[in-house]
Parts: sequence; C-alpha cells; structure tokens
Amino acid sequence: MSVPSYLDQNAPTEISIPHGAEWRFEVPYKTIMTLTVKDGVGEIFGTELPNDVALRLTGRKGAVYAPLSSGCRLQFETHPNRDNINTSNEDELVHQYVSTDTVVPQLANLSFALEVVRLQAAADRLRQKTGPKVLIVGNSLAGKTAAAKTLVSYAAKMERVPVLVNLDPKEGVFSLPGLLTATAVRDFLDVESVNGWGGSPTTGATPHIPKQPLVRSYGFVGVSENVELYKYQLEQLGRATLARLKDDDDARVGGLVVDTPPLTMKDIDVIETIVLSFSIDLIVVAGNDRLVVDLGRKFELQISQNALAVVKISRCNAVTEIEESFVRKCQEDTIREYFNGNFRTRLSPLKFDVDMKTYVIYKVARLLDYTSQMAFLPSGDSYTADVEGEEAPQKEESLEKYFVKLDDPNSSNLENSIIVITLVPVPANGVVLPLELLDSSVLGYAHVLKVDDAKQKMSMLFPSSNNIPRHVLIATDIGYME
Ligand SMILES: Nc1ncnc2c1ncn2[C@@H]1O[C@H](COP(=O)(O)OP(=O)(O)OP(=O)(O)O)[C@@H](O)[C@H]1O
Repeated sequence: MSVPSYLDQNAPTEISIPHGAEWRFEVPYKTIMTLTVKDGVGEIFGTELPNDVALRLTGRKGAVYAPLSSGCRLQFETHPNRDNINTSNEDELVHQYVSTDTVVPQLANLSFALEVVRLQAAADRLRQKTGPKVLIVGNSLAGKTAAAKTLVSYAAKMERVPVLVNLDPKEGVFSLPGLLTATAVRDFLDVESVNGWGGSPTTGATPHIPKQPLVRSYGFVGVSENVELYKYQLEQLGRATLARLKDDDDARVGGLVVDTPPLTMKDIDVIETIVLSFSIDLIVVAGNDRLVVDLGRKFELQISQNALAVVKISRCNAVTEIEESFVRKCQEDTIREYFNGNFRTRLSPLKFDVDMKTYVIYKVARLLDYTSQMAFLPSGDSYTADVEGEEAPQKEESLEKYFVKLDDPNSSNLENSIIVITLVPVPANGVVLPLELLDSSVLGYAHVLKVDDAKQKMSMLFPSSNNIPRHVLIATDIGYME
C-alpha cells in the first residue's frame, strides 16, 4: 500500500493504477474533484468510467479499480466547492493513495457464479425460476453498499436487470432517506450523483434510464427507532418485489441484490424477516467470520435443503470511520437532489399552500412512544396484552404501534420535515382504517417549508405540477432545511 498523500489544490495530477489495484480517494464536501480516465479501464464500484470524460465528484469516498492488464491511467484536479465552502469539521484536501488490498476480485468471482444461476433462470421460464436472490449483511462500514453496487453493475454489464433492494434507511437510493426501495437497474449507475447510485425519477432528464423504484415509507433513518414498522414495511416491499419478478421477465432472471444497514446476530429477527420476505437464497457476509458461522447454524435446515447458502467476502478496510456530519450532509444533498435536481439538471418543484384543517395528519411513531402510551391504557385492553406478550392483537389493528395521529399539527412538529402523501383520501368521518393507511401506496413526498400556526396553513414543496390532493398525510422523522 502506498503512503497517503495530501495534494496541492488545482494542480492536475496523474495516477497510474496497476492491474488489479485500486486508487482510493476521499473528497471532502468543500472540494470538487474532476477525474478523467486517460488510458486503460477504470471502474468505480463496478461502473466503468468513460475515457476522456471529466467526472465531477464531491463529498465522496471511493476507489477506481483497474480490472484489465492494461491498468488505468487517470488525471484529476481539485477546485473549491463554492456551494459547500462553509461545511464545518472538514479540511479541503483530497486524501488519495493506491492500494492492492481490494475485494473487487472476490466480487467479480461471485458475479460469475451469480451469472450461472441467471443463465439457469433464463433457460427455465416455464417454471418461473428466478435469478439469484442475494442478501448482503455485515457490520458498519464493512463495504456492504460498495459490494451491492459492484454486484449490480457487473450484472447490468452482462445485460441483466437485477433488482437492487435498499433496506438501509439512512441512504436514499433512487429516492429519499427514510424509504425502503426496490429498483430494477437496467444500465450503469450514475457515479457523479450524490451517493453514487443515481437520481430519482424526479431528477429530470438524465443520460441514464430513469429508475422507478418500488417504495415503502419507513420514515426514520435508524432501524431501532421503530423496528416493528421497519419490519412491516420491508415485508410489504418483499411482497411487491417478488410480484415484480413474476411480472417482469428481465427482472426475474436478474434476481435481487439486497443492501442492508449494519446487522449482526443481535438483529437476527430482522435478518430472518428479510430472508423470508425476499425469499433469499444467498447470504453474503462482509468480513465477519462469527456471523458466517452463526447464520450457518441459524439457517441449518434451509442450507441442508440447498435452499440457502452463506458465503463470506473480505471486509473493505478502506474507510474505518465516517463522521456523523458527513452522513447527515449526504442525506441533505440526497433530499436536495430529489426536490431541486443536481448540477446537471435543475428542477423547479412547485410550492403549495394547504389548509391544515382539511387534512388528517399522522406521524411515524417511535417504538418508545408506543410502549409509553401503552402504559396508560386501562388493563385488559388488547394493547396491554400485546405488551405483556399474551395474545397479540392483529398487527394491522394496532395503528398506534406505527403511526400517531397529530391532533395539533403545528410548526414544531411539522416544519422542515418530509411528509408522505398517501393514496388514502381523507375520510368524511375522519376515521382512518389502520390497514388502509399501513398498506397504502404513496402518491409522493413533499417538503414542509413553513407552517403558519395562526392561519393553520402549511407551505409545501412538491415535485409535481399536480395539486396536493386531500389525502391522509404521514409526517416522517426526516428533517431538512432549505
Ligand atoms: N475500496 C474502497 N475504497 C475507498 N472507499 C471505499 C471503498 N469501499 C467503500 N468505500 C467507502 O467507504 C464508505 C463505507 O463503505 P460502504 O458504504 O460500502 O459500507 P457499508 O458497510 O455499506 O456501510 P454502512 O455501515 O453505512 O452500512 C463509503 O463512503 C464508501 O464509498
């Protein structure tokens, strides 16, 4: 591994990456790096970079890998990012070095093995055999998302259409943070976009095929905030995704790649829910030997029936720590990109003023909220039985476990938040059926800019020219300030 170097700003620098090595970079938000491949082939997480085209990256950690014997020669230069000049806790220097310690060859081998399964699926249309359904798990910063990007990109390069499932709510993948998504990926990823996946369909005309995800709203960035709502929504997404594989032959053959938040054995109920909901047949563990063994024991029966396999890839050692402020900035930029577009395509979302009195507004419930509410219910109530673990009520009947109704919607509980516009019309009697709300599809997401408490009016940005209909709204815990 070469010694990290800090660069002079602005001076164009050439880098030669030997075959099988990667050039790692960390670009702060205060800096824009332009990167041009001059010779050979370079890939960022499986996406091949065009030669002689300057790519613009900011606020990114990543690596260019050289897959061919010709290696890769690239040039980069840096400039101040005037939009982010005041980002705190950062210097403006790019940190970069070449390393031969890379997991890409393991992922390339795995991709070939997955392609064999896809070939079998393609040949077996009659029995509707699906391509591989891969779940990636592991500790924090183990390289799970990088592995998901690489597997998806390699599959797309082989002209497959894998469905990328993002179950990590702190990332907004083709969408906003707080949402769980499943997206058929038909072409290369947009490495210049905020998080290296690509914009959402709202991001307007792009050189990439627009990606239209299936979406379930969770509403928090952390799984522990309401693990019951998280599991409910991922089950729903699993159902919709498997139905999509039935309807779309390309996606059926392409199979699934499921990216997750950091999960270990203490989250086994979540892992189990994912395995069941998405009919997972391969679990890839990023760098955690113990987890490989424990999952092997847990799923012993499925493994003995050849319904499931567990394999390990090395942990990515490139990044060991990411500051909370860096993660938050990435989330904010993802939200900004959703509503306003990016440096290539500017969007002009419309501003709507709505009368809050005519809407019914719920808010996603913290599980803590739920349990504390339950303590005040009279004994004998079915909710109390649930808490005590006796006869559990029907999940879908206990809406309070997932959402709480805002009896007094106001600036303190709504301003600067992202709000879900459901497909459930406001009922005449004001009574919302729990199942209807829980299972409702989503019309869109709006950003609450301002709440006028005196006038009971709310100003919202909505990336569509259609008026915001009088539907039930769900306020998320995702905050954002323009
Ligand atoms: N080979 C690499 N070289 C440089 N940076 C990398 C490399 N692989 C991943 N990274 C960066 O390291 C960070 C963590 O990687 P990644 O997001 O893949 O891990 P993760 O396990 O999904 O993390 P999380 O704990 O957030 O789920 C990201 O910023 C990613 O871009």
